[in-house]
Amino acid sequence: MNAATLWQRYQDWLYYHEGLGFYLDVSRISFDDAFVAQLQPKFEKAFQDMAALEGGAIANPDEDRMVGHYWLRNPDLAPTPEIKQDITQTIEQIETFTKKILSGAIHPPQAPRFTDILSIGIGGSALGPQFVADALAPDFPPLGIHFIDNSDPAGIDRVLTRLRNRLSSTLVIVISKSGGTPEPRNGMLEVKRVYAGQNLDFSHYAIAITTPDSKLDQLAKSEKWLATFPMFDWVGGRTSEMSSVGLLPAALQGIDIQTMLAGAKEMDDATRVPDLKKNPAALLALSWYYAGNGRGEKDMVILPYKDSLLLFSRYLQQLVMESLGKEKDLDGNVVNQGIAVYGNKGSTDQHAYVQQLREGVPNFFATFIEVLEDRQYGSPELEPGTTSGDYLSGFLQGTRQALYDNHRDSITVTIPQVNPRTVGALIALYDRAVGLYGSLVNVNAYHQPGVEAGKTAAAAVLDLQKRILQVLEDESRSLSIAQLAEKAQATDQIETIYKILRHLYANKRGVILNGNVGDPSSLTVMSN
Ligand SMILES: O=P(O)(O)OC[C@H]1O[C@H](O)[C@H](O)[C@@H](O)[C@@H]1O
Repeated sequence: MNAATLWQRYQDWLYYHEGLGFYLDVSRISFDDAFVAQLQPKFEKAFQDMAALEGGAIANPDEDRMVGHYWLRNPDLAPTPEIKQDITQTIEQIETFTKKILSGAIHPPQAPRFTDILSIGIGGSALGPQFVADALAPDFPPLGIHFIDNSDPAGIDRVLTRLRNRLSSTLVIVISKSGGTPEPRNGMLEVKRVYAGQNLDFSHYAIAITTPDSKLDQLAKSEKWLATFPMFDWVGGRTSEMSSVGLLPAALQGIDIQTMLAGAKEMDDATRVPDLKKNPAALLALSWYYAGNGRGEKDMVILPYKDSLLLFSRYLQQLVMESLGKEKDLDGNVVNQGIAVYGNKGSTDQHAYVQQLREGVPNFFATFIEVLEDRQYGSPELEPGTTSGDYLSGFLQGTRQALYDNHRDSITVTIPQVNPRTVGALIALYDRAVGLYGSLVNVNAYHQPGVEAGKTAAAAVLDLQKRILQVLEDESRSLSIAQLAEKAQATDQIETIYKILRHLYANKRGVILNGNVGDPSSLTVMSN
């Protein structure tokens, strides 16, 4: 395509939203008009599906749930007055609570104010708050935030050691929609012990965000924690940033949550338009579909040229991959759908993996995220007429061009600034694009049945560990691993047994291994 034709294509497909100052450029995705026309009927259906979902349909049939994250930013859309009230009351509760914490009206027993937040959660109960904190928290927030998002003992130690001297003014927010996920439960129990170790009554520091009446909710109420905030059945974890999950931590860091909600609402309005060319989420879904042949054949590489958006790709990884990565379609056919997502930031990645993007396996399409404003105040010229922001902008354009010249397609999203309005809008944009794409490829984008298999298998490993520890205690003599497996009636689990023993031994957990640890058949084991 020559420069004039390409410039025309750019203008023909450029989407601009005046209120948000938001641009979307899909001109470097190589679809043609025939392809767009061919997808039109699928889009008609996708727009209808989204309208039904927003109207309160059971859009997540397997879990028999409504899908209501759009109502969070426009409670007037909620299908019942009760749901509308739940949303508005929760936001009021968050705002009132935040004011009390920031003013010191609610304060820890031994300090005039809370200084820090320790957020404990995983998946959808961590990724949104982490992304928003990194993107939007002021340089000196009223409360600094820290995260425990894993069951890694060393990771937990690292966070707690850094907070050791401020634990008595640290507010702990335990976030779990289900209230039964093992990782946040473990994190909470460990943190609770450390509070007890410093003679601090955990209940004066702890808050729960969870579904009413979940295990976590019951615990928080029975122990009289400082507060509980509801998470709703009809909000999925990965779309929960605009629920109490994201709003409470954001508000406590001094982030303007009303503006974040307003930005999301504006984008929701724009992405509700049932006209492909006038709907930026539909343009994204179209581009994804074209790039990956409707089967996720190409990975989505997210390249924000702004340090504060670094965690956006990690946030989108869950949103896109947990939503679209499905074995079966809605009719029960095996389709193995999905789109892989990765990325960090530009121009940093230019010096890491962009080499492969330009010249290696052509198995991806890029999404550049451009931020027009370089920094809050003016920039110095590093050489006549050139600032570091000019370099960053040039690197973005240059990489886009270099990829295109080598037949690597890309999308460019442009926002005026990173602020609560644009971050809200970006989250809403991708929420809707994923919903529309899910409909195009006919999958349920709102459940995650594949996650269960790993959880069930992990629970079985922990059960097996208990059994073998019992056998070792009962035997009180050395056994080979094969003998141990036989006695535990788990000969089909011998490899797992070897790995459990190796882990217990490394942590001095009451087993002694003799022999060559690299040669499982030589090993004998006994309890000590
Ligand atoms: O918020 P929770 O109920 O603790 O869930 C946390 C996460 O864990 C699960 O395994 C799901 O796959 C995620 O979608 C969810 O966000």
